[in-house]
Amino acid sequence: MLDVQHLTKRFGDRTVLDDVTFTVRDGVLTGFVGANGAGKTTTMRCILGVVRPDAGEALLGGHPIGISDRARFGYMPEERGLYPKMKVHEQLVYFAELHGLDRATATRNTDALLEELGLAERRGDLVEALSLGNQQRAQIAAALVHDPEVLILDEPFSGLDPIAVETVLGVLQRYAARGIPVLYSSHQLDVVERLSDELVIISGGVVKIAGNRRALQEEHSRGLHRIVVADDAGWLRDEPGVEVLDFDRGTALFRTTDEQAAQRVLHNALARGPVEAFGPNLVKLSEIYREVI
Ligand SMILES: Nc1ncnc2c1ncn2[C@@H]1O[C@H](COP(=O)(O)OP(=O)(O)OP(=O)(O)O)[C@@H](O)[C@H]1O
Repeated sequence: MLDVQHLTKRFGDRTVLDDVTFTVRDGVLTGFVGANGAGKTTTMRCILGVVRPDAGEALLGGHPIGISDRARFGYMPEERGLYPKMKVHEQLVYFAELHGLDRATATRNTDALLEELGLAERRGDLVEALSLGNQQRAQIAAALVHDPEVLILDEPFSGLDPIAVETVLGVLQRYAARGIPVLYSSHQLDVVERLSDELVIISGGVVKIAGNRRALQEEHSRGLHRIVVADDAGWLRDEPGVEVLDFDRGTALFRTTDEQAAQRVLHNALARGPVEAFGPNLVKLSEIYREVI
C-alpha cells in the first residue's frame, strides 16, 4: 500500500501542493485526475523522490520510501525517457538489467510485454522510427519490464488510439491484479470511469476527492433516475415531488429523494403505455469533476 501523507510543495512563493493526502491500495488501479498544472506530476515526483517536498512524505507498506524501495518502482515519467537511437527490444532488456534482472529473465519479460502490447513486430526497430502511439507503448513496457512492486504512470493513455487504450488497460489491470499499487494520471475521465475502482481528484494542489469511484458516484447520484417511455414523457413535469433535470421526448432524467414518488412515476408511466427503461442513474465522473474543481 502506498500512502501519500500531507505532501506540501512550494516553488518560490507558489504553493503547488497543499497537504496532499491519499492512499493507493494494493491490487487497485487508482486514477489521479486534475487539470493542467493541478499538481499531479509534482505529487508523483515527490513519491519517486525526484522532487523533495517541503512537508509530508510517501510511505510504502507503512514505512518511509528508501532508495532500494524506489528501485522496485515502475515509473513512466511525463518527459518520456527512451533512447531514440536504440532498438526497442535491446532497450527494454537493458532497462530490466539495470534494475538487476538477469539476462534470461530480462529477455523473457521483454518478449512477453512486446507481445502483450502489440509491439512484437517492432522489436528490431529504433525507437525514433516508431509511431508516437507505439513509442508510448514502448514507454509503458519500460516501466513494467523489471516486474515492479509499485507502478506510477504519468499520463499513460495520452496519445493512444481507442484500441491501444484497451490494450494498455488490459496490461495494467493484469499488473494490478498481482497485488501491487498502481497510480496513474489521466485527463480522460471516460477512461478513469471505466478503469479505476479508486480515484483522486486534485485541483490547484488540493485533493478535492479521494476514494472509491462507485461510492462517489452513488453519493452524488442520490435520487437520480432515468426513464424511457414510448410516448412523450412531458407529463413528468407535473408529477409532485419530482424534479426533471433533462428531458428529450420519451427519455427523462429526474431527481427525487422520495422512493415512493419514483415508484409512482413508474406506475403512472405504465398506466400511459410501455416503459422501455426505468431505474436509478449514476452521475458521470465528468459531472462530479466539474462540481468539485
Ligand atoms: N520545477 C518547477 N519550478 C516551478 N514551478 C513548477 C515546477 N514544477 C512544476 N511547477 C508548477 O507546479 C504546478 C503543478 O505542476 P504539475 O506539473 O505538477 O501539474 P500537473 O497536474 O501534472 O499538470 P499537467 O496535467 O499539465 O501535466 C504548475 O503550476 C507548474 O507550473
